[in-house]
This record gives sequence, C-alpha cells and structure tokens, in this order.
Amino acid sequence: MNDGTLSEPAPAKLNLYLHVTGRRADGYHLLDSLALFVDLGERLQATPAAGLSLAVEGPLAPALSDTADRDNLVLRAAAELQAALWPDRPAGDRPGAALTLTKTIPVAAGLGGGSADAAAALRLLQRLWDRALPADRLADLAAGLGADVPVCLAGLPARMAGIGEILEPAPALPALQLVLVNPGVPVPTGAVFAGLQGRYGTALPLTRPQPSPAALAEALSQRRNDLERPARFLAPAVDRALATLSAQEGCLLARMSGSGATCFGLFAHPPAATRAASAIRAAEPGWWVAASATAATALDGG
Ligand SMILES: C[C@@](CO)(OP(=O)(O)O)[C@H](O)COP(=O)(O)OP(=O)(O)OC[C@H]1O[C@@H](n2ccc(N)nc2=O)[C@H](O)[C@@H]1O
Ligand SMILES: Nc1ncnc2c1ncn2[C@@H]1O[C@H](COP(=O)(O)OP(=O)(O)O)[C@@H](O)[C@H]1O
Repeated sequence: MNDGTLSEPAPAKLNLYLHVTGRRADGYHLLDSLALFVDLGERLQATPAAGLSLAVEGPLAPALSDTADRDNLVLRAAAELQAALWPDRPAGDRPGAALTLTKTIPVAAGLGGGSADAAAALRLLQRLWDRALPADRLADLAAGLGADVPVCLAGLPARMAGIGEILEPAPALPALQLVLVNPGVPVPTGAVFAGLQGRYGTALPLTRPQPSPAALAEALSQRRNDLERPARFLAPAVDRALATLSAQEGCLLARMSGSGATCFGLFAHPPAATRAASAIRAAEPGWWVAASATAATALDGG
C-alpha cells in the first residue's frame, strides 16, 4: 500500500489458568494468571488522516453494533495516545488516523478482544505517527484502558499479577494445539467477578519448565480458573462447552478462558485438535469454533 496505510495484528489472549487471590480496596480482584496469545486474532489498519475515525468490518462486526465508536477501545486508545504524545497542541492540530478494525473474535468472550484491539492501536499509531511514548507512561496508559491491555501490549506469554498491570516472565511453554469454543453467550466480565463468593486461594508458581503438552496439562490440572463457577451460573452453556471439549479424543484438558464464555481444549497433536474442531462444528453449528496453535516459548518469553 502506498497511501501510508500500516497494519497490525491483534492476537486473542487465553488464560491457561486464572486464580483470584484477593481484592483491592476499590473492588478490583487480584489475579495470578498465565496468559498467552494464539495464532488467531483481529487486524487493525491505519492511514494518516485529519482527526480520528474508525470503521469496523469482518464477520463479528455486528457484535459491536451496540458499542458507539467513541466507546470502542480502539478509538479510546487512539485518543489517549494522541493527547499524551502532543499535550500542548489543540486536539484539531494533532496528527490523526483513519482506522479500520477487522473483527473476527467473539465479543465479551474471555479472549480479550477489545484489549487486544486497544493494544494493537497503541503499537500501530506510534509507528504511524513515528513517535513513541516513554515505556512507563505507555504502561500506565494501557492499564488505564483495561486490566487486560498491559498483557496484550506485551503480546508475549506472561504471568499476570495485580489486576493485570504486573507482568512476570512465563514458564517455558511447549507448542500448544488448542481448540477454542464459544457457545455464543456474551458474559460481561464485571458480572462474573461480582459473582465470585470468597473462593480465594494462595497461588503457587508453576513447576518449570514444562517440556511437553502432556506435562503442561498435568501441571495445569493442579490449577483452575476461579471465574468458571460464577460464569457457569450466569451462562450454563459454559458447562456444555467444557463437557463437549472434554469428550473429544485426545483432549488433555478443557478449561474456560478469562471471564468466559470461551473455553479451550488442549490437545497433544495437531490432527487431534483439527478432528475435534470439525466434530464440534458439526454437532454445534451455532457455536464459534476455532483450532489454533502457539509456538514453543523459552523462559522469559525469549
Ligand atoms: C478476566 C480477564 C483475565 O485476563 O479477562 P477477560 O475475561 O476480560 O478476557 C481480565 O482480568 C479482565 O480484564 P478487562 O476485560 O480488561 O477488565 P475491565 O474491562 O478492566 O473490567 C471490567 C469489570 O470487571 C471487574 N474486574 C475486572 C478485572 C479485575 N481484575 N477485577 C475485577 O473485579 C471490575 O468490576 C471491572 O469494572
Ligand atoms: N474493539 C472492541 N472489541 C470488543 N469489545 C469492545 C471493543 N471496544 C469496546 N468494547 C467493549 O468491551 C466489552 C468487552 O469486550 P471484550 O474485550 O471482547 O471482552 P473479553 O475481555 O471478555 O474478551 C464489550 O462488551 C464491548 O462493549
């Protein structure tokens, strides 16, 4: 493209486990969670323009039809970045961008779609405007946009602590074959957290490294997603998604991601994941089903 258009991926996030370890005075919950990114996600494009605008397209764009453009995390991230980069210029004098978001992952689904989009906007617009915000200010801006935005900005497997603003190196991870299933029920994050009733435990670090999918599944089986119980109460379809994944041949572990309702199955081999995805698609034509893979990672995400 020679009109100056740049493009940035916004990969979906999965929480391999999620422990709620406490609560802050402002009501936000403290987490210990292992987050990683899958090879599925959305794409954001930006072209230099006067002012900021957003077009949303793609198969899941209708899911955002009730979200006003100004409330879209892409435009919120863009406006905050623009103001932070040029604090002394009136809004109309700041460089702008025409943004296009291709929405392909379910909304309010535990996959951090909006957060991934906001993080992609921060990365993309710094490139488009050829101007970077100092790392500490960028981190604060990201955390202010949403609890999942810092990890999405890092874009690497990480252990999330605090409410997500504290990122620690992830254990070494083998390549993972996953099947993601969303039973088509949006689950609002705030309602799921509100549904927690004092099931707090102390988190222990994962045994590391985890050399194989089976060893990782074994280690993860000692862990859980504390938000599964309130999410299953709000959306019983989560139960069915978990049972359906567990029943597939070769499924090592089935678990919910984030605040749901998306669940993932961990498989040892790509053919087993592909077969499971096809079988679930055929049995549940109304569900969003995707097979996905992640690359092996070393300690410290390197
Ligand atoms: C649960 C997680 C795990 O990765 O994933 P998702 O389900 O969103 O994918 C995240 O912590 C979600 O982060 P994010 O989606 O950015 O949450 P926000 O929009 O900031 O929060 C929505 C509401 O959920 C509650 N909330 C959120 C995060 C948190 N650690 N404790 C909370 O109690 C608060 O009531 C907040 O107002
Ligand atoms: N670009 C966006 N993509 C998805 N949701 C967005 C976006 N911008 C704002 N939102 C709002 O954020 C809420 C949470 O969306 P999402 O990030 O998909 O949830 P989750 O983190 O549970 O996967 C939605 O209800 C939606 O109204």
